[in-house]
Amino acid sequence: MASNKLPLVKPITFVTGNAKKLEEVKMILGQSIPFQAVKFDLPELQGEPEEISKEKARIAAREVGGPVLVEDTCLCFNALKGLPGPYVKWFLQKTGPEGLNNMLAAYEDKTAYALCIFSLSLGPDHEPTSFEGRTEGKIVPARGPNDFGWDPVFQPHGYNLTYAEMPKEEKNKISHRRRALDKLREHLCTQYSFMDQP
Ligand SMILES: O=c1[nH]c(=O)c2ncn([C@@H]3O[C@H](COP(=O)(O)OP(=O)(O)OP(=O)(O)O)[C@@H](O)[C@H]3O)c2[nH]1
Ligand SMILES: [Mg+2]
Repeated sequence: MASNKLPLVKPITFVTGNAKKLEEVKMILGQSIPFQAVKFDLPELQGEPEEISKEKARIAAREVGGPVLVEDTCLCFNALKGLPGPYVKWFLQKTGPEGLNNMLAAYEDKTAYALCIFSLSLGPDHEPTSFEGRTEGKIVPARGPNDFGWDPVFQPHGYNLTYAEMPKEEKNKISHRRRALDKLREHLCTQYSFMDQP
């Protein structure tokens, strides 16, 4: 019986400048989706998270000239109406994780959510599609190894451990990134068939 799935002839290129993201994406996707990675720090718009992610995908598709996947991650504090959100990278670089925790000192509400938006573009002439994953939690004084971003100050709801204290496999079961990638995988597997790729 003929399949209604669209053939994906070229491999998907995941474009990121962040080695830690790539490590998690590889662990979560395993062999389920064939992709290759390119290290490139894409320029980022200011604005709403989905638009930032989509614009990264448009730029990446023009650079690569084929199917691309990008991701933008936000850490959103409810007391600050969603800030620092997509700008967390710059806050983190200047203040470190402890500075993020201190930002909430004046507020009783320490709740926050981690948000990940992947955007897939099939090429320079295609509009990107986005897949969002969100994990609720709270901001706490830093605990655990300091090897990935704000992991030491984010404690997901229902856990006594920060992301940084959790074994990687545990984080990857409940993370914002995992939730977004589950939606992406479902989309790709129902819509496309992967042709033999080099
Ligand atoms: O503790 C963390 N746990 C995570 O799961 C996580 N995912 C991303 N980040 C950090 O949050 C900022 C997002 O900015 P961001 O999405 O623009 O990433 P980036 O610029 O590093 O890479 P990319 O844009 O080239 O893909 C950057 O500082 C990332 O290091 C995380 N920190
Ligand atoms: Mg970035």
